[in-house]
Amino acid sequence: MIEAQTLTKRYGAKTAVDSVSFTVRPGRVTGFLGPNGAGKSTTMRMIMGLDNPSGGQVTINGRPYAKHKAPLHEVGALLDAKAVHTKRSAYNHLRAMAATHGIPNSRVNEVIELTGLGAVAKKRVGGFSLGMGQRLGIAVALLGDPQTVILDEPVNGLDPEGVQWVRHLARDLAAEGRTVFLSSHLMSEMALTADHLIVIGRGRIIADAPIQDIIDGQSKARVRVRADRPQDLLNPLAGDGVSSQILEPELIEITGVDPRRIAETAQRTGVLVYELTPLQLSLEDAYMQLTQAEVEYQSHSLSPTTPEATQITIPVEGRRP
Ligand SMILES: Nc1ncnc2c1ncn2[C@@H]1O[C@H](COP(=O)(O)OP(=O)(O)OP(=O)(O)O)[C@@H](O)[C@H]1O
Repeated sequence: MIEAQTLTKRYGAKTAVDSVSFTVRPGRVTGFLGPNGAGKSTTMRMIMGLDNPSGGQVTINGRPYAKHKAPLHEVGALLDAKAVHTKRSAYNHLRAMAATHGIPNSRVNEVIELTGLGAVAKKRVGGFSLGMGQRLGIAVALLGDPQTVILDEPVNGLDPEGVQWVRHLARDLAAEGRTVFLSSHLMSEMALTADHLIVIGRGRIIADAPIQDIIDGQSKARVRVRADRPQDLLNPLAGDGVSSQILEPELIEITGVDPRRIAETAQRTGVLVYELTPLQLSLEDAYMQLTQAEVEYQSHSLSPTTPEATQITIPVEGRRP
C-alpha cells in the first residue's frame, strides 16, 4: 500500500507536485496518468526516496522508503530503464544487486526467467536494446519479491509481445495481492491493464477512481441512429445538452438522449429506425476530456487551416414555446 498525504515537490519557483493525497491499494493495478510534465515521475521518485518532498509525506506499507530495513523486499521500482549503464552482463548486474541485499542467486535465475532475459543474460547490458533494458529494469524491480511494484512507463520500447507480457505480469502481481502502480502514455494499454486510475495534471490530482467510473463520468449518452428520416427525430428530442451530428443522409449521432427515448420518439413520429447503437467513450477520449485544461506542453497542428472533420455538427433546435 502506498499512501501520500499533501505530498509536495518544488523546484525553485516551479511546483512539480502540489499537495497531492492518494492511496494505492493492494490487489489491483492502479494506473498513474497525466500529460507530459504533470508530475508523475517526480511523485514516483519521492515514493522511492530518490527525491525529498518539499512538504507532506509518502509511505509504503506504513513507512517512508528510507525507514524500511529491507526496502527491496517491500517495494521494487522501474523508474528509468536507461539508468543502467554498465559493462557487466545482465546476470552479473542482478547478482551484484542480489548480493548487496542478501537475496539468493536462485532468485536471480527466477527473475531472468520471468522477464524473458535468458538468451541475453550473459551479454553486456551496455549493448542492450531499449526493450531489453526495460526487461532488465523490471527484473531488478522484482528481485526482492516485493509486495509493492512501481513501474514508470514499463512498456516503453517493448514490442507487441513485450507489451502484452507487461500487461499479464501487472495483472498477475495484483492477483497475488500485491500493490501495482504504473504509469503509461498508452491509453489503450492502460484500459486493458488497470483497474483504478489516478490522473494528475499540473501537479494536482484531477481524478482518482475506478477506470469505468472515469469513462462514465466523462461520457454523455451518445447514440448512433440509422433511420429513413432521421432528421424528423431532432425537433421532438430537442433540449438542453442535446446535440446531433448528421453523418450520412440516413445516419446521425445524437448526444444527450438515451436510446429508449429515441426509440419512443421514432415510434410516435413514424420514423423507421433500423439501427440504434449506444456509443461509449474510449479511455483515451475520457482522458483527453479530463486533461485538456491541464496540458503544459500543448502540441499544435502543422496545418491549422485543415478542416478538423468533414462531419457537420448541428445543435438540435431549442424547444419552441
Ligand atoms: N530536477 C528538476 N528540476 C527542475 N524541474 C524539474 C525537475 N524534475 C522535474 N521537473 C519539472 O517538474 C515537472 C514535473 O515533471 P515530471 O518529470 O515529474 O513529469 P511527468 O508527469 O513524469 O512527465 P512525463 O510524462 O513527460 O515523463 C515538470 O514541469 C518538470 O519540468
